[in-house]
Order: sequence, then structure tokens, then C-alpha cells
Amino acid sequence: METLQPPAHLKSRRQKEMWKRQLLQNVKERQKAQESQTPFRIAERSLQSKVVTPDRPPVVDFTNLENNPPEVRAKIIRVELSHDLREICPLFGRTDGDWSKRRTVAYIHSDIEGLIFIPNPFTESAQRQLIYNCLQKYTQAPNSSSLDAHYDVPAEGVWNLYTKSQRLSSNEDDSQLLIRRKSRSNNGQKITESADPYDAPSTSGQRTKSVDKDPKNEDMKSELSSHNTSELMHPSELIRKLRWVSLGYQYNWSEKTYFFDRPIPVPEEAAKLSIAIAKAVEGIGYRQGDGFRWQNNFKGDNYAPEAGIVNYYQLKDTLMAHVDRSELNMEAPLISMSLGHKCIYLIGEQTRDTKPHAILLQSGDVMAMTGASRSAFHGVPKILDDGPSFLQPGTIDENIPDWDVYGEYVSKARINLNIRQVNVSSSST
Ligand SMILES: O=C(O)CCC(=O)C(=O)O
Ligand SMILES: [Fe+2]
Repeated sequence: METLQPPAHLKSRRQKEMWKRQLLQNVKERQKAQESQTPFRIAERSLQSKVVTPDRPPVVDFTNLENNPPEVRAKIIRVELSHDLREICPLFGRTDGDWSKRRTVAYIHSDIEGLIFIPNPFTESAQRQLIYNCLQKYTQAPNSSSLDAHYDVPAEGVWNLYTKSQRLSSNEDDSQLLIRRKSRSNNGQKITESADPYDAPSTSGQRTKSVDKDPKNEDMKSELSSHNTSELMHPSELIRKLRWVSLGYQYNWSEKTYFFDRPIPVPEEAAKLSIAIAKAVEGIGYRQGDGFRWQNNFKGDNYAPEAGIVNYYQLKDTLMAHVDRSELNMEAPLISMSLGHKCIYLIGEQTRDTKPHAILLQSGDVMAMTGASRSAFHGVPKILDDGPSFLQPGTIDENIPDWDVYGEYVSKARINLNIRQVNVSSSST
């Protein structure tokens, strides 16, 4: 293709550069305007809006089927897991009387190819344990987090500093717990070797940003652009700014790839949970007549959890439409677990050009993105201010004596833990 040349009347290099920059800017603006009109973007906006507009998709509720309007209910199909999750993995919690009622329940939706929904298979204490892991264990080195690009977070992680600070009485010295903000400027020059696109300069007061790099929105961006000096931050300020942690192979947000030269195992509990889920959803599909319209034929025994992301959402946070396509293996299911507050999750198809389906996710719910849904656009346009009482501070959990500090955090937040296989065959072979 012929590249456009600056018009002949532009003589100086500066003029030519400016012309090029303007051209690029126009292209970007046109792309953005087009994107803002896609059915996916329209659905996101309608779910975020306080007023209900006719383009708002109905929210599929797989937990309480009677909550669905008849036309939605008609599309929900009950399927059977091939294994009882609590039987094959004790990390879902102990098997009790209550469990026998719904041992192998899962659902699919006739219009969402490949997506398998398992309504909360966890006990209450298993959920608390997982939340504990996501906050206390997974926020430590060697896992990187969204804070690392901007703050010198010590190896023990922001959560541990935060809980230490909570334990101090008001007259005790907390200066050892403060976290240094990285210097943003170097003789007025912006630091360029950023680890992830959270470092992008602020362009507007918008909470969300373009999906092409890191689709997770960030407050830090606008806030950071107004500061140039390094300073000390209290962990209680930073804890609510934590947006993600990378597990296993660390993710390189700016290159949209993994750091393959740094193999770090996925934490054991997260790996075991995801393998059990991959096993349980094996063979599930959408039956039609004697055959299947689609079927998940991925062998759960071959599932190799190699990377994961923990997402931490405060009430106003959103996750813009994106496809997770950095994994070399797009056949293995992506396993996703929700904890804390409810959210509305959107899932479309291979482009943003079809109207997505909205799904209500509650604490403990599990999804396996298999087949076509593995490469579908999805996102989280809305966190609901509604979480379960068994996570509230004041709950007694004999395994987590300081649950109050976890309960306080998660009673205003949602956590998502998702696990992926990255390589085509297991890296351990
Ligand atoms: O929070 C969720 O449920 C989705 C997270 C997600 O899509 C991701 O981390 O890629
Ligand atoms: Fe995703």
C-alpha cells in the first residue's frame, strides 16, 4: 500500500512531523468513534447508565432461573458436570448435606457457544479461603501487580503492609510500612521503560480507556500525571488502587505477551481448582438431536494451568471489552472464578459487532470459556453494590482469625481469579 506523503508546501521537518501526527490523531479519533458505536459498546453504556434504555440486554441469571424473563429462560439449558467438584477437589469445601442437592449442576446458553456456567460450587469457608489467598498470598513477589509500575512495593506485597498497618495502634510509628511512589520525571522527561500501559499519560477524566493495551481502567493514570516527585504512600491508600496481579508466567502488558523466560508456577490451590473444573466440564456441550452443536472435548487431565490474573474491582471499576489472545493455546479452557460483590459480565462473539449477552455473576460462580467463547469479546461493565453476608467483617472463620480485615475489603469489592493454559502442550513435559 502506498504511504501518504506530506503535501509539497510543507517544507520543514517540523511541519512534516506535525502533519503526520495530526493524520495519526485523525485516524485514531475515527477508530474510537467507530468503536463507540459498536453493539458491544452500546451494551456496556446501557448497563452503566442509571436509566434503563431499550438497548440494555436482559441479564441472564443462572442461579435463580425463575428471575429470568421467559424468552431468556427458554435459552438456558441445564447440563451435568462429569464430576462432583467437591469430591475431586477438597478446596471447594467439605461435602455436606446441602451439597447433595446440586452436585453436578451447570448451565449453558443456547446463544453463547462454548461458555459453561457453574453456579457457586464453593462452601462459604472455601470462598473465604480463596479470598484470603487472592489478597494475602498472591499479592506477594514474585507476582507482579498493577502497582509495580508506579510504586516500589516490597516483596511481601501491599496487602501484608496494609494488614500490619491495621494492627498498629494510632500512636505507633508506621513509617516502616510506607510505600515509595516511583519518580515520574527525570529532568522533566517521562520515564519510558514502563512495565505496563498503566503508565500512559492522562488524556481525560474518563475512568475507562482504550481496549487495545490493558483494558482495565485505572484511576492511577490521571492521579499520577499531576505528581512529579517521589513520595511516600500509606498502604491503606494503595490497597484500593490495586487492580491486578499476575500469576504463573508473568504478563507483559505493553507487549501483550508473557515473559516466557521466567517460568513461575501458578499457585498450587489455584492450579488444583482449575484442573478440577477443566475435568468437570469435559464433554459438556449443546446437544441437538443425536449430535452436538458444540461440545467441549478438551481433556481435563491434560489441563496445564500456566498463568492467571487476579482482578480486584472497586465499585466504580470496569473492565472494557477485550479478547484474551496472548496464550499460544486457545483450545484449553480459560477458567474464571468470582468472589465478593456481584457483577454484570458481558460476552459477545469474535468481534464487537454483535450484541453481547449480559450475565449476573455472584460470589463463588465459576465459568469455563471453552471453544468459541474462549476467543469471544467479554468484559465487566458493572460491579453491583451487593455481596454475600458470609463475607462481611464480623464473620467468625476459624481458619482465618483476622477475617475482619479481609471482610472489610471484600464488602466493597469484587475479586476475579482466572487461570489459563499458555502453551500448546504442557511445559512440564
Ligand atoms: O473479572 C472478570 O470476570 C473477567 C476478567 C477478565 O476477563 C480478564 O482478566 O481477562
Ligand atoms: Fe478476559
